[in-house]
Amino acid sequence: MKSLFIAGTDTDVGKTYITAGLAVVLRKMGVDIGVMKPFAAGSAQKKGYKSEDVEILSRAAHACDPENLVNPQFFPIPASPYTAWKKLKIKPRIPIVLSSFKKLTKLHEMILVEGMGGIMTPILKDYFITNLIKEMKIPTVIVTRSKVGTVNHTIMTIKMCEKYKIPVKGIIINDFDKGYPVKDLTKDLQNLTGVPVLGSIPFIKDMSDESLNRIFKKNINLKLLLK
Ligand SMILES: Nc1ncnc2c1ncn2[C@@H]1O[C@H](COP(=O)(O)OP(=O)(O)OP(=O)(O)O)[C@@H](O)[C@H]1O
Ligand SMILES: C[C@H](N)[C@H](N)CCCCCC(=O)O
Ligand SMILES: [Mg+2]
Repeated sequence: MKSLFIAGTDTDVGKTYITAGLAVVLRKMGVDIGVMKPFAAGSAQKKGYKSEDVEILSRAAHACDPENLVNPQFFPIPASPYTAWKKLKIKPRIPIVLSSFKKLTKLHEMILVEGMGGIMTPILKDYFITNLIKEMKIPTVIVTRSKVGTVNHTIMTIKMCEKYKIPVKGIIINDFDKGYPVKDLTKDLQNLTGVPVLGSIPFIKDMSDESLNRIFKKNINLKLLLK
């Protein structure tokens, strides 16, 4: 089964929450799921994985792959890899990220890769999340919020995917902080981008397997996602 890159229109739009939900529902369907967060940043957790995203994703996938494969590089400041590099003199290591991804694809049927920030988050001067997706040769799903302002962000994101010739499977609306009515936003985004909306996810009160499985099974067009 083809791996998927879960990208977003921005940081904090819910890529981790959506990737976790997809990991649970696909695992419950019998897919051997692995997860990856190629680059992570922020304040490191004191116990377990440095990145909280990696902890959430690994728990959702029931995967226990080594941290150096799942998250090859962690920057201890909340910034893009490029900015962290300039500030901390820690150069982003793309070859290791790509080789780690390759190893993970040999360990699992499907890898869900979570991006970092929006798709134009810079890794090196002329290398962005878009370039990473292209080198991984996998399709992407775009997570967007429903808050006013999302139409602009989503169109810009899709247009950049077109410019980089990145296949987009679909858009998932993360309706956790209420904005446009989802029905209207779904119609508008599909008409304006030509990309299918795979569904929308409400505010998730409970991140248990049972809750995520129920919510994602009900709200996401899994057939279209896996087509
Ligand atoms: N569907 C949801 N239900 C409830 N809370 C949510 C939902 N989606 C996102 N959140 C809230 O928004 C915060 C940011 O979401 P998340 O960490 O998934 O964003 P992200 O896009 O992965 O960010 P980053 O770019 O840092 O990886 C979460 O910590 C949570 O508090
Ligand atoms: C620290 C934060 N939560 C993300 N992990 C990193 C977001 C990078 C954003 C780059 C930018 O400013 O666009
Ligand atoms: Mg995240």
